[in-house]
Amino acid sequence: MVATKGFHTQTRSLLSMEEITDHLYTSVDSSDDAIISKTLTGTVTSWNKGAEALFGYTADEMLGNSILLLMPPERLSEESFILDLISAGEKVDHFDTIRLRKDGSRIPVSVTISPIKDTRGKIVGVSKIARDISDRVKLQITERQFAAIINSSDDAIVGKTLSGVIQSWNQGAERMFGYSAEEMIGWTIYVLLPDDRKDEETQILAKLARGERIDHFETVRVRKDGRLIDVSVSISPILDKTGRVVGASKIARDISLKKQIEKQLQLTASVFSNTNEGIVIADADGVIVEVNPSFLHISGYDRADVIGKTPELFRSSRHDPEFIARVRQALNDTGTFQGEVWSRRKDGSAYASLLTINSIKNAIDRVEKYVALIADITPLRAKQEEIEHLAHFDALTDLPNRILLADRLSQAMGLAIRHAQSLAVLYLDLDHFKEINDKYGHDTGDKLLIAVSNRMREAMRSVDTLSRIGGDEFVAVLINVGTPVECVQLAERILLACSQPVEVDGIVLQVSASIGVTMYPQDQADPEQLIRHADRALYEAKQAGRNRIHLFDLALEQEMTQRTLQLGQIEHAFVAGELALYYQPKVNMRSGLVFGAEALLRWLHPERGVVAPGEFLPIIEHHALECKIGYWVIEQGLSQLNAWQQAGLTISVSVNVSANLLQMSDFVNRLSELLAKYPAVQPQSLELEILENSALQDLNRIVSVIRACQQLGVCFSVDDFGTGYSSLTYLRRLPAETLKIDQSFVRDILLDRDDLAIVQGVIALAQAFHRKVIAEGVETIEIGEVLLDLGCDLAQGYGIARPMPAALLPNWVRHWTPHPCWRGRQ
Ligand SMILES: Nc1nc2c(ncn2[C@@H]2O[C@H](COP(=O)(O)OP(=O)(O)OP(=O)(O)O)[C@@H](O)[C@H]2O)c(=O)[nH]1
Repeated sequence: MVATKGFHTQTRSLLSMEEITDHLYTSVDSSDDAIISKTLTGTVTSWNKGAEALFGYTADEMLGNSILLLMPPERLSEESFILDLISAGEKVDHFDTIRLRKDGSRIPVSVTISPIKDTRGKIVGVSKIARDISDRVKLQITERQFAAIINSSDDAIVGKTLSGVIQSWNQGAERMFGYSAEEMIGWTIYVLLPDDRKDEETQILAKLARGERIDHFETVRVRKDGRLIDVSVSISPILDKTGRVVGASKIARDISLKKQIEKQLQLTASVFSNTNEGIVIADADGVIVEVNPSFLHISGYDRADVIGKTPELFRSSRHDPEFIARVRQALNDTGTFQGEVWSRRKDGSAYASLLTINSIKNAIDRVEKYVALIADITPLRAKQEEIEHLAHFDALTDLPNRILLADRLSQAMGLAIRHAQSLAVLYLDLDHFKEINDKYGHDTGDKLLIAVSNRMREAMRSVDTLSRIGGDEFVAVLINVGTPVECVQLAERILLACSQPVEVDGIVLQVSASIGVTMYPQDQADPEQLIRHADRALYEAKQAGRNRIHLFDLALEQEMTQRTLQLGQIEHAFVAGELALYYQPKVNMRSGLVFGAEALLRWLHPERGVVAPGEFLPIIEHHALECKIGYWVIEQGLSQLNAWQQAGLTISVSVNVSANLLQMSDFVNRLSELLAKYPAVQPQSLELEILENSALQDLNRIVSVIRACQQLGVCFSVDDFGTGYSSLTYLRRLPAETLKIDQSFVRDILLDRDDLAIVQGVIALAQAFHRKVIAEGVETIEIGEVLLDLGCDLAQGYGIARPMPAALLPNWVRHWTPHPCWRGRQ
């Protein structure tokens, strides 16, 4: 209207009013804008062609009609608001609003409304110019949407000049690089480039300058916090209207995560391809979907052989068909399986592997895949088996060694008991094997051992065990051997096998063997003892001349065991002071003199009472205890003599000395040491009694010991005289002062004429050889009478006194008197 006014003003002087009006109408009608006038009450008073085009109403339809026809219901209030302004003389410029078209559609318009004044300046109406701003609004909307899109994008969208100055910087860029738009706009893009990539931008800008695009270029950029990020950038040149490149738009996407995943994938792929472990991936049905090269290498299969197959393909016959079902069960139950399994290669050979299977589940917990790791442990197994073999087998002969033997023997013993059968343990040692070694060398000896062990093995049944337990010693365990005779027959086969000639290094060698055998359960021993028993029997076989079999003597062994036990008990008794000497007086029946006492050993057993020496001395014979106790007895005798002498009792004491003790190399020395301990004791009052039988064993030696002891002053008597193989020569040489007639003859002297004759003979011998004679076993007065009549005055026996504790003896001596019948004898 201002323009119209101006135009009006300018043309007033040139054109007539009519012309002006025509002109005005023409210009109003030719305007694209809607030019409308209306009264202050809203009645349309003019409606140009532009208004017709804009709103769809013709001038006829609108003139005289209310302008409110154009108002959308929600904007009705606008009209009164505008009218208020106009009434106040104000103008409304470029007021953007919405109006209704005739077809009911809405149209955005920009209206400029001015008051129409009459010549007096009174406002009489309103002129309104409305312009269709649909395109502008659309553009605005598009721009806003565009801006919203740009800002909501996770990508960085950046505009820059050709020199790299940043012109726009969206929120995505802020998030990605950490710089705000304020910080970056006007700043250089170079700030985002790591030092080693600065030249990249130069190349990019050069490309852009040539109008070229850069698509999905993957590179690295620096964030504000210094962190490097992987980005993919696409850059397009921005052209001006003339097609000149004026800048660039750049879209950068953070691909750090993608890169990281890629790296992980690469790593995983590299592990998958390069690991030594075989990897098999199967689907939920167990169908193989992927395998790695190592698996193909381990199994010998090609990829095509296995993809689409199930692991049944690899099952070794060492596992039953249910094996895979069991693996599946474990996977179902726990989601994992681990174990050592045997599998089959393509060529059919078996290999041991450590198999680990894990199930991979999806988001809803359903198994999607199974991943199996297969570590080939065949070499490890082989090594283990080798080590195990070495631990259980003899390196030279490859026979079971002692350890395995013990194991097999225990098992065989268990079986023997279960099946009520007997087994035999054979201890075998080659005869004079050392000579082979010495003559032909150790190597040849080794070869002979191998050859002989093979022979023996062949001679045995497969169920039996032959083991080498060292050198030329072998132990065989034969099961179910039947009777001892059958067992010996089996052993004989082995013996025969050993003694066959063997050719070693071109030399024909022949050895024999000795075998000791024991049988179980006849020999109720443990495995170790059985072997020891067989060894003892072997010793007997060797002693008996070799190349033979000797059966272990069970009764003998039991006796030995019993002896060991008893020895222990006796030793204990000795140490505990349970041994004591009892004394039996020796008297002259005729004169009534008590001239001595025989010290007799007793075991004062806490439970059994007084145990006679006959029950325990034979057990200690040849044992160290024999000497220990023997010397102890002598010392006890001396100590008692000493005590009695001091108490005014002068008698002699005799102690029994075994031939073994007497023959000890240091016996004389020890005796003299003991005598020296009791200097007050006259050595003559100690008498050593030796058994005639034992004195016979080594007469020369015994004689020389007796003489040496006599040099010390000690006396001797021969005990049990008449029971040995006495000869006159013997008696003549034996320097004992006294002969003691054995009680077995004395006891029956009244009944048995032979015994009487022997006693008479002994007495006569004693007299002839100028020896004293004493009778033991005088149980009655009558026996004493006969002995006195025969000229034997000295005696001991129950008829005189029983052996008694030392403490009782002095009193007994004081009160004893010989029987009147004895005294009266001439
Ligand atoms: N060649 C060889 N000899 C061994 C080996 N181990 C031990 N020997 C020898 O085997 C011999 C075994 O000897 P003995 O069993 O004690 O005696 P022998 O000569 O066989 O005589 P008797 O057994 O008494 O009949 C010794 O000379 C050992 O040195 C071995 O591995 N190889």
